[in-house]
Amino acid sequence: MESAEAKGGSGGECVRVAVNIRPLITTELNDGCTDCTSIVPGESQVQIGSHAFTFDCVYGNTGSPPSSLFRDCVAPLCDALFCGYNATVLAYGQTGSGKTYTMGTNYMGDGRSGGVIPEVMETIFSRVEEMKGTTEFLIRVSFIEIFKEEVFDLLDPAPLSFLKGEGTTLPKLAIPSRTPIQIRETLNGGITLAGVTEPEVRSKEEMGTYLSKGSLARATGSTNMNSQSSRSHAIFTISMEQKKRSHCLTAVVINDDFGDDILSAKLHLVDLAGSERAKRTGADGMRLKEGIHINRGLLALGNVISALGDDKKRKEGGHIPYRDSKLTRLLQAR
Ligand SMILES: Nc1ncnc2c1ncn2[C@@H]1O[C@H](COP(=O)(O)OP(=O)(O)OP(=O)(O)O)[C@@H](O)[C@H]1O
Repeated sequence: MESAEAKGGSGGECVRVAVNIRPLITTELNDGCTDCTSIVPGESQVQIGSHAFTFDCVYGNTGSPPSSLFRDCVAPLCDALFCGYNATVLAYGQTGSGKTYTMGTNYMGDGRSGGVIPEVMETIFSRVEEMKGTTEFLIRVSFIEIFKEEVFDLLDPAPLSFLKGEGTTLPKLAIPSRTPIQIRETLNGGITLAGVTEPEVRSKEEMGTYLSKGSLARATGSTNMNSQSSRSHAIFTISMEQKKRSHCLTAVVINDDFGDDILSAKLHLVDLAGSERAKRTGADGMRLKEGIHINRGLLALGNVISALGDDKKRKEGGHIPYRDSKLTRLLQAR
């Protein structure tokens, strides 16, 4: 679920994949469901029936404890951010598999919410606190969602409208009543989002306020497989600029890789909408159309990752199909 353009991961890999197996939830236990996965002892391998799948790390269901997921997979990317590397953490999986729970995208700011993003906030601000005597920081956040191939600003102060969902048991669907924002290309080939809200934040509490505000605004709906299914891809981006304080520039700083320049980097934390089969989610009408958009975006992401993972193609400067979806365009070079 984790990728880094950085040398943040152990061993300097560009892409690392971890699986987090959630326990059965009450409704599944009540329906008599049982675990269908097992971990191959001593291996990062998950066995489902006669098939074995190998990952970089496996958490939950007798793999490593889920509490070590952040330390192993995400903390190195926070370190990389301070060294000026961009990184992305993607939560991918079937609908209801626990992406939002794992990422902590349903953050309510009540101190009880766990997950990757709250831990990232904690880690970044404790490091900023340690370094603030020598370094000036400018930290900004943005929170957007891609819903039916349109990009919406979850921090836009405009109110939401709530529509009745078609053919669902819990008829709630929050639709941003705002106009979608446009993806623009900059002169140097970068990608920006025109007019996206990107407030400066000075503390983890302030960042948490934006996370919970955006979480509430996200499009969710009910399906047979998840009563609170996220119907969009959500991208929470932390942008950091660092500059050495002038009184520190005269001192000899070991490992100082940015002198008096500004060092900028971004960490994207992405909670993807779940991959789904219409037959199993019971989706029809509006929900089915959402599912089609979701699966199309995930297919484009899969194609980009496999093109990037193809050494031959990369070396020969082969085509990477970033333009096939908004998700891949946004993650391309932001
Ligand atoms: N590690 C876990 N421990 C306990 N409960 C979990 C865990 N992970 C997920 N759950 C529960 O499982 C249910 C589905 O989780 P969640 O909404 O995070 O799935 P999702 O993959 O984001 O689904 P979707 O793609 O439909 O949005 C929720 O009720 C959540 O509280």
